[in-house]
Amino acid sequence: MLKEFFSYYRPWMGLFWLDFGCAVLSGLLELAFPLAITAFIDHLLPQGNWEVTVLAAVGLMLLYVVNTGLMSIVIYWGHKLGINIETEMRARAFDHLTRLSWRWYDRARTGKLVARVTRDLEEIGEVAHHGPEDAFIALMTFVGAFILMFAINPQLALIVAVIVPAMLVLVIVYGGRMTRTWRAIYSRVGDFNVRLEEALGGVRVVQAFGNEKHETELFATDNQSYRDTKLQAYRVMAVSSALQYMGLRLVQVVVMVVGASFVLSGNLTTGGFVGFLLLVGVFYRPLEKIAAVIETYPRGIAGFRRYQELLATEPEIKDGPDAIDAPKLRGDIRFDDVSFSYDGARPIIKGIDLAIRAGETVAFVGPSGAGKTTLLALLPRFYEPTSGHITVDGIPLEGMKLNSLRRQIGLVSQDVFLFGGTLRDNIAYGRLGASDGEIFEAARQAQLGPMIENLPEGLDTVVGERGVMLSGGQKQRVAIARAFLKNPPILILDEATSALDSQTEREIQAALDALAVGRTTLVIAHRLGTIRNADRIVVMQEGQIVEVGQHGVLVEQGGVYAALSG
Ligand SMILES: Nc1ncnc2c1ncn2[C@@H]1O[C@H](COP(=O)(O)OP(=O)(O)OP(=O)(O)O)[C@@H](O)[C@H]1O
Repeated sequence: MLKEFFSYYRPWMGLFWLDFGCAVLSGLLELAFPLAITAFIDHLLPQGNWEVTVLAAVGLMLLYVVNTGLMSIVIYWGHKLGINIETEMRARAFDHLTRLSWRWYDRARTGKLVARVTRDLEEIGEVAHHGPEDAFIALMTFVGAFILMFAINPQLALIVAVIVPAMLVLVIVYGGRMTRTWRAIYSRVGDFNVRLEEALGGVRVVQAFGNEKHETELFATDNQSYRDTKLQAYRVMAVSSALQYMGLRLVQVVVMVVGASFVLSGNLTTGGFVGFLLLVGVFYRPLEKIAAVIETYPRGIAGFRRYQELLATEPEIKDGPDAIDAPKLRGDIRFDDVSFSYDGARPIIKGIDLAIRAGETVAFVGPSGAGKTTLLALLPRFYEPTSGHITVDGIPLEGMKLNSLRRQIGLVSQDVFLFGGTLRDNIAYGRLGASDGEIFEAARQAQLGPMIENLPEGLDTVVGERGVMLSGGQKQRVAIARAFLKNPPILILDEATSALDSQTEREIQAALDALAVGRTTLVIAHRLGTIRNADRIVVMQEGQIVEVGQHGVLVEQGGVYAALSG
């Protein structure tokens, strides 16, 4: 896993070494300063030469300036390294998410996904920057400071060394506690996001049912539990900072007392004494860093693991190695003993055999839950049949590249999803890059012309989040306009179940009829009145085809269809 993690550094090795180099230099300078002070007190001060003293002070100041520069570089460029890696990972995660199959999304919770793409990756970014650098620098200053203290006065250094293990244990124990509480906090944030998404996404339903109070209470529970978890983290933080602070002071006081006795007995110079005290600070600082590494590292690693898991989730449906670019399809469709189940247990589609000629309009009817939508979702390969085969123009679906197949299937579904941009953007989604003229023509064919002309901003009208500013009928027509623009040889129409007024319905029907011309059209019909003219009507029941024929013939047969239309 580490190997994979470090592979993300590869494009940024320049930045990495710059950051790392500056951090090492800065660490060395931190070690050098106490020594400089020691030399200053022990050797320069006794000379009584004011000029040399001032020169030394200027030199020291310059070194501080250099160190400030180094630290700034580490802060800016180091974080730049982290954010570069984070951005790359986020791009990959998003790209991957857009390819995952419907079945995966059936089970996913968007709020959690959003949290993953944002928070997990932020954590990884932090570790990417701080991880290697902090761990190394901390170790270097820790060991370096100890060696220097030992060189100044071994007995004093040993006293410090005795107290260190206790401090280390504290740091590790509290670091671990901190990590666990942070993890809990993030999990709470995930719950939070899910709740927010659902409550605000469904705010209209919430209000329609007058359930604001209920939602507020549910939210309050999550909110409270987030607060409690965070409080717990602050408690751990307070105790651990107090212990760390006290630990350092304790060591300093002990060193002061013992050191002073050494100075008085002539075993330690005054400079050495001051330098030693400063080194105690340098020696302790890495402990905080080590604590920080202990705290952020597991979070970053956990985030990276989840990220890897996400990337390792293979899209269930993807291009096979031998898949070809689909040629321009005519639209001869064959279902050959096709069965399907969502959960692998309950069959939804059972052994369907059906041949549809190019250019034919076939309507699918049947009771709710009969499997009409499911059957047609198999054609663009949103789901894969459990058994059996589907071919278009004699080519098995899985023999064609997904994109080249889906490009040739138009889909107008019941609940139209619009993006929060303008009418133009939403229609152009049918074929990105279409010209304004083409977009307007598609809108006109979808019977949107008069409406657009009446809008002060025309195609530039913003449709609101998910198209809330449009009526159901208008949304349907935007979907139809998209299909016109896409101009596919095969069309799947899932008729709107919501009742539209008869004028709108007539307009939409006219638009759909125009759209169907010259294409193989599969219509899922909820209102039987609209499909009288279909070339064939397929009647489904419990995942099977029970009748096929034209309206008149089926009515005459007096079977299921006759009963449905009766
Ligand atoms: N994504 C899904 N995951 C699991 N089960 C599903 C899923 N979608 C549909 N189903 C189930 O599959 C069965 C068939 O549903 P489908 O939507 O295909 O029926 P339909 O004939 O189109 O119904 P309607 O006329 O009401 O739209 C139903 O029992 C439904 O509960």
